Amino acid sequence: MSRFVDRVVIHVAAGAGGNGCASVHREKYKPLGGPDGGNGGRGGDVMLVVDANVHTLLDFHFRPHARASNGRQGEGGNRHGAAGDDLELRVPDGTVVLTEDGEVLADLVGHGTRFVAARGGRGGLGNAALASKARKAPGFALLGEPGEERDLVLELKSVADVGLVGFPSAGKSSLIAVLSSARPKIADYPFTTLVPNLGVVTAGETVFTMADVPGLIAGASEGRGLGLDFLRHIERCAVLVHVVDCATYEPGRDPLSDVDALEEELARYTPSLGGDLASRPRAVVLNKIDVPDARELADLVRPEFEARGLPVFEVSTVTREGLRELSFALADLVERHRAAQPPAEPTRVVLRPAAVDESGFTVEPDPEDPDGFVVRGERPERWVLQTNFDNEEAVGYLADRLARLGVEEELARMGAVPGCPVTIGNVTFDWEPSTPAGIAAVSGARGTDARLAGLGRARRPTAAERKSAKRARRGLAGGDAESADRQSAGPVEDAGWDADDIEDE
Ligand SMILES: Nc1nc2c(ncn2[C@@H]2O[C@H](COP(=O)(O)OP(=O)(O)OP(=O)(O)O)[C@@H](O)[C@H]2O)c(=O)[nH]1
Ligand SMILES: [Mg+2]
Repeated sequence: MSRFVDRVVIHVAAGAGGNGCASVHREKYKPLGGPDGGNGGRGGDVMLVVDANVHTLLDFHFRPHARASNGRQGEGGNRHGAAGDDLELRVPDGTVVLTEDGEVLADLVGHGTRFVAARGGRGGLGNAALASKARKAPGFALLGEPGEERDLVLELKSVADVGLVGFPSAGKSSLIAVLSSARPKIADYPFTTLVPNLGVVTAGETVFTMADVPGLIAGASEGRGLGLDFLRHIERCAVLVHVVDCATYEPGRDPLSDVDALEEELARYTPSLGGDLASRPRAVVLNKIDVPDARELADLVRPEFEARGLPVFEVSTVTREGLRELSFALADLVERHRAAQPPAEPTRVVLRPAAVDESGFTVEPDPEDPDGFVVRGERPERWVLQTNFDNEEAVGYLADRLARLGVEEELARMGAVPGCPVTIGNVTFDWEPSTPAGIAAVSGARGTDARLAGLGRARRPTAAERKSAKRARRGLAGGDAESADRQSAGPVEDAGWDADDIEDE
């Protein structure tokens, strides 16, 4: 079965960022130089780029998966890993990008227009970049982040001045063939055209484009025949032309009912890009008048169409009768439409607001675990992805970052108790508060010293825990949580913010 490929679902995967490197500079007489692990390179993006030489989405039908390359790892000697290569997918002019739920992400018009379909993961920082006064030689580096992966729907909507609509075998493709240098497939069986044909027509000074679409039948707006697949192409055409077969012997078919049936489908179709089809200028082409009966029928119905205010053209694509008059009249309609248009906007990329505030996070009870909590937020989730959980120092660094953002405090406020499972991204931890804020809130709430519960577990306290326990002993625990937080986020002790800010650039 042939397939009308103007709608495809593609799976795009950007490259992962390279891991940062943990390395210490070594040299004769200087056995322990500073940390010199370089950063990982960023993963390649997957981009969609409009190419005027591409006319269908057919290639994506055969190869729906696209993956950009990963960033390279950082190396010792402060060598940063190379970035992954971006992958450019060439798409036709007029490609609309949607989510699988039908939300329009971008409407790509104009040669060279680009859209980032999947963004590459950031490279992880090496230990050189993570060093600070407090953490002179970090024994860890950050992992590269995975690249973005998603399924996207691509739909092609022809960008043409004139759109030809009509029942199958009405002669739409024949008309494009005789008016332009396009050579579409023409045959006397229905649905010969599966992909819209685009032709360039010159009439006097005016040059305009004309697209035919696959034949339309009653019920198309509900998906019958090639249905919606073809109606989409009409959306962008400034002028609609009904091509009517005056030589058909099919029962129940005549020029007037053909046009009525198609008008009904057009009226039922709601354009997804706004605007409405009813307001587009229209013309009626009565085709095949080289057949004697057809000419008679055309003469008969012409006054009826004219009474509706529609310009009518009687033509034959075989004898070429009436074609010159038709092309000049269409040129005139197109010129008038162009004059009435505001200067064209080259493209419309729909920017969606970020789902969660980039700096924020939320803490909610875990729907799958009555004791657990789920932390959501762009930064906490990213930080978890950057953490090598086999490295205790790296885990301590993560704990510091989370505490500084206020995650611990919020967990305590929500009623989290030490040891309860906390999920961030795809990782679940046993929560052990490590900051004065977290500990104070928990001990305040339960009337016991939660630090004992936390430290009592068979695990060496992390540097952060020791530091905060010390601070708690100094009496900061009872103070207000914010000021404790501010202190821990001071410029001297903290490389985390700096590192993070570098990445966020
Ligand atoms: N006698 C006559 N036949 C024509 C004329 N125009 C087209 N035809 C014939 O009608 C048949 C269908 O023509 P197409 O141009 O393929 O029709 P279409 O509207 O593109 O059809 P679909 O792509 O299936 O929707 C072909 O056999 C053509 O040769 C005409 O002016 N006179
Ligand atoms: Mg055709």
